[in-house]
Order: sequence, then structure tokens, then C-alpha cells
Amino acid sequence: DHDWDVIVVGAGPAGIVVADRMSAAGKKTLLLEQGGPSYYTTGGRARPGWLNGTDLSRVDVPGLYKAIFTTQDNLTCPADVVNSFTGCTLGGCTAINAGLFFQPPASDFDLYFPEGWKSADMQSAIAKVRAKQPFTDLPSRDGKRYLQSGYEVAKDWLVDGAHYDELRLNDKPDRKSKAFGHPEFNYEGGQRSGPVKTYLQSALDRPNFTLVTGARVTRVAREGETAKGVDVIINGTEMTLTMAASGRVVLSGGALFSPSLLMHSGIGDPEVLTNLSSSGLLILEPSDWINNTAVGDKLFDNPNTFIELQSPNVTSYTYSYDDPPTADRDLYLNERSGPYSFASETSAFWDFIEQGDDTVGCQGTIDSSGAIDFTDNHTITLNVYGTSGLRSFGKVVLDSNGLPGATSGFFYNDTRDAEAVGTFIYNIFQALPTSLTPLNIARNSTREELISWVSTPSSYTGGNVLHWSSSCRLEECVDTDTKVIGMENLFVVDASIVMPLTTNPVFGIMITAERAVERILDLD
Ligand SMILES: Cc1cc2nc3c(=O)[nH]c(=O)nc-3n(C[C@H](O)[C@H](O)[C@H](O)COP(=O)(O)OP(=O)(O)OC[C@H]3O[C@@H](n4cnc5c(N)ncnc54)[C@H](O)[C@@H]3O)c2cc1C
Repeated sequence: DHDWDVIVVGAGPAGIVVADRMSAAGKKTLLLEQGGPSYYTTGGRARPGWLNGTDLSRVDVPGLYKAIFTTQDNLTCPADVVNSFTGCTLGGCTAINAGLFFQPPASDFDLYFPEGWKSADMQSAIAKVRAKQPFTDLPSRDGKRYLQSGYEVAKDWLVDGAHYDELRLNDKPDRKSKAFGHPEFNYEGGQRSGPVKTYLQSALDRPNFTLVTGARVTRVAREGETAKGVDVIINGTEMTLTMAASGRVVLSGGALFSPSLLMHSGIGDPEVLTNLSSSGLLILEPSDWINNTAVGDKLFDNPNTFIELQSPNVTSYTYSYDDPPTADRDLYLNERSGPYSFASETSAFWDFIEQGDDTVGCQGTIDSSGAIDFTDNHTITLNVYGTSGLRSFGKVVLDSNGLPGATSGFFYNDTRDAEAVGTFIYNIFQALPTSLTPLNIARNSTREELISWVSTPSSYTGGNVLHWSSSCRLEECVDTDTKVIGMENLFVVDASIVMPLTTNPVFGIMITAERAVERILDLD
């Protein structure tokens, strides 16, 4: 075929939303994904023995989430395509992530997005995601809540002690000041849902939609400012896929891959393109390069801090990949219920820290077990992330083989970011009950000690949470229609165009993709 109206590169949450909506609008749409199957329904068969004979792969079972850090089964990207731990499979990182699914507050759009992307402009996109993508704060199909001892101690601490409000979090998405509740997950019927189970299925029902897996795009084939198609390797064979004259290419490879694809297509910072060219990795002549220094710039991820908390009132729970406790295994297999119906997080909470005219979001998420040096049966882990409004950024960089990765060590480059996160911890520590003991930092630490602790890298601090975003920003790298600046028909729609959000990013990425489709279709 040479007459695609839209070629979408990458089947992560953004690419799937774009491909579904473009095909629904009558566009002949091709979705290319370099990885292979994930959920059982897509042909994924990687799983532990206890799932044999079921219609479940490891991806379908929320409680197997953490096993991704020890066994990958081709769900994550191989080392010869990217220098990061990230998903290369149908669904992208939504096939390997924890499934936390929080609608970002209106303030994220109003404060950090350009005109046309303010919260009032996003309402229809939000409604579309909410209508199509199920989520729940009660994932177990029997309607019971499991592993609640950690929730109860956190509630005593934060709601009774620190005056947080207990909310159903996606019922009140704009309430992120002193807000606490059960995590929301994009699961349905006790199984992982997400765009592969929703948007991709409606796209696959349409005759004008084609999905090809195992297809790695190496660059955009372009003539000057016009994309003609993409160069791709399918089953070891290199080929060029071309489009209809009015066709469009949408890069949805995620915040590391999409900037890299632009650079490999001769679009980026001239210094980067010069390096690529001198190592023989860029065949275009300098006269064909497009100067866009915002490609790959201001890459964001949330800095993470682990706080280990011990209480006699807590019973911790550690998930097993191969051998869950018999009762929990049976509860899951027979009823899609119990601890394996969710990915170990038992509560989530937020507050904003005011710094002059700036506001920084901070999130806490409590896991069912301890970590690193503190793994006894009465310990749980609080992950604290800095979120929206942070000002420390890295860059997408290409190594000598042209593979993308992130610059390291950029968290807290702006010292105000450490002050915000340290202040958030200090504030909640003022209400810590005596029954709850922090094990890896003293409860009576001063604000200054906490700021210094969070910004000194260790096993517990300075961690990366793999929420890469913001590396090809609206109005800088792409215009407000998500069109790459300097190009006529090349777009980027994925985490790259999303500003640092107050919440875990997937819900916001899907909203952004819905909004991008509205804007792109309006160009017709
Ligand atoms: C372990 C982990 C846990 C996480 N937990 C959560 C969570 O609980 N909640 C949350 O909201 N977020 C979470 N995240 C982050 C979230 O999943 C990502 O931010 C989100 O999936 C990014 O969406 P995306 O569409 O931009 O890209 P991705 O999800 O990265 O998808 C991009 C897809 O494009 C494909 N691709 C890239 N380049 C090419 C190419 N050249 N040719 C063909 N295909 C290509 C990739 O293989 C990939 O499948 C987590 C991430 C990880 C890794």
C-alpha cells in the first residue's frame, strides 16, 4: 500500500488513541509497533506456570506488575534500541506499568499548557477518555478491599492527623491539595485494561485500520518539509512505506524515541545532527537539516524518594510471580479477586507546595511491602514524587550508536525542587503518629535535613520513576496543532508533548492524544 492517510509510529497509549480516532474519522491508518504481543488477547503468552490453561498472560494480571523488574519476557525494549528501561510491546509502557490512572487536575492545563490546551479546551477530550477507558478504585471483582492495613495507618496519619480529605480521587480530579484516597487503576474485571483493551479493539474492527508489530521505524522519509512516509525494518527487511499525497506521519514512540526519530530524520539541534552525521548515522546533507533545538530538550521525569515505614498495625505483603499463596492464587483464578487484582499500591495522596509565584505538586503512593534494607513483615514503602511545576530537566541524548537515552543526574538541578519535596515530607512528618516509625530517615528531621536528604542520591533517594515526558514541547518543538516546527505534515503525539503533570502520566497522555486528534483533524 502506498496510500495511507496516517502512519502512526508506536503503539503506546498515545499512538493507540491517535490511530483509533484517525481510523474512526475515515482515515486509512497504519499503526507500526516495534515490539510484539502483550495481553493474551494480542497473542501474548509469556506467563508463570500457574496461569497455564487460562486466557491470561502475565500482562493481564495486575498483581504480576513488579515482576517486570526481574523478568522481562521481551516486553521491555532490548539494549540495542534504547538506553532506558521502557516498554516495547503492544500498549507500550501501559502493558508493563502499575496501572495507576489519575485524571490530572485542571490546574495542570491552565498553568502549563498553551492557548487551545487550557482545561476548558480539554473537556471533550477528557470526556472521551472517561467514556472509553474504564478505571476503578475497587479492583477486586468480589467488591472487597484487600491489604488494607497500610491504607488504615496512612488514613490515621494523613486524614485524622494531617487533615487531608479522603476522596474518591477520579471523582474530584481537581482536588489535589491535601487529597488522600484509594488508588485508581485502569483495570476492568480484576484484569489490566488500558488502551490495548479499549481503543485498539475498536480500531481493529475497522477495515481502514492496519496494525503491524515487529516493525521498527528508523526515520521519517522526507523531501524538504514534507514527510513522504517512513523507513522501517520489518522482519529484518528494510523498506520505505509511503503515504497518500495528503498523508500525515504521527510519531508516538514516547518521550525518548520520538525525539530520537526526529534527530535521525535530520530534525533537531545542529550540534546533535553534526555528531550523527560525522559518525555516519545521518545520511541527509546539512542543507536538508531542519534546525529545531527544542527536539529532545527539557526532558522530565519525577524524582522519587522511598520512605520505609514500620508499624505493629501493618501486615506487609510481597507478591510472587511463580508461586502465589494458594488461597490468593485460587481467589484470582476463580474470581479475579484478591491481592493479585491490583498492583500493590494501597493509597495515594497529594499536596501542593507554594514557592513564591510557583506551585509544585507532590505525590505520595504507599506500597504493600518494605524495600531495599527494610523488608520485615510490618514495613511498607511510601514513594514520594515531585510532580507538576518542577524546574529540573534533562535532555534526550544519542550515544555513539545513535541510541536514545536520558542525561543522568538532572533531578534537583534547580534547588527549589528539592526544597519543595523536602517541605512536603517535612509537613506530613509533623503529623506522624507514634505507632508509625520511619526507618530510613529520622522522624524529627528538620526541613533542611530533609531537603538535603532527598537531594543526596542513595538507594532511597533520587530514584527515577520512568514517567519520561516533555521532551518535544508544544509551542517549542511542535506547534499547538502538534505539528513539528519546520515540517508540513509530521506530528508528535505522546508523552513528549505533555508537560510535567501532578499525577502519574497515562490518563493525561490519553487526554492529550484525544485533544491532538481534534486539532489535527481540524486542519483538513
Ligand atoms: C515500569 C513502569 C511503571 C509505570 N507506572 C505507571 C503508572 O502506574 N501509571 C502511569 O500513569 N504511568 C506509569 N508509567 C509511565 C507510563 O506508562 C508512560 O508514561 C506512558 O506509557 C507513555 O506513553 P507514550 O504513548 O508516550 O509511550 P510508550 O508507552 O513508551 O509507548 C511507545 C511505543 O512506541 C514504540 N516505538 C517507539 N519507537 C518506535 C519505532 N521507532 N518504531 C516502532 N515503534 C516504536 C515502543 O515500542 C512503545 O511500544 C510507568 C512506566 C513504567 C516503565
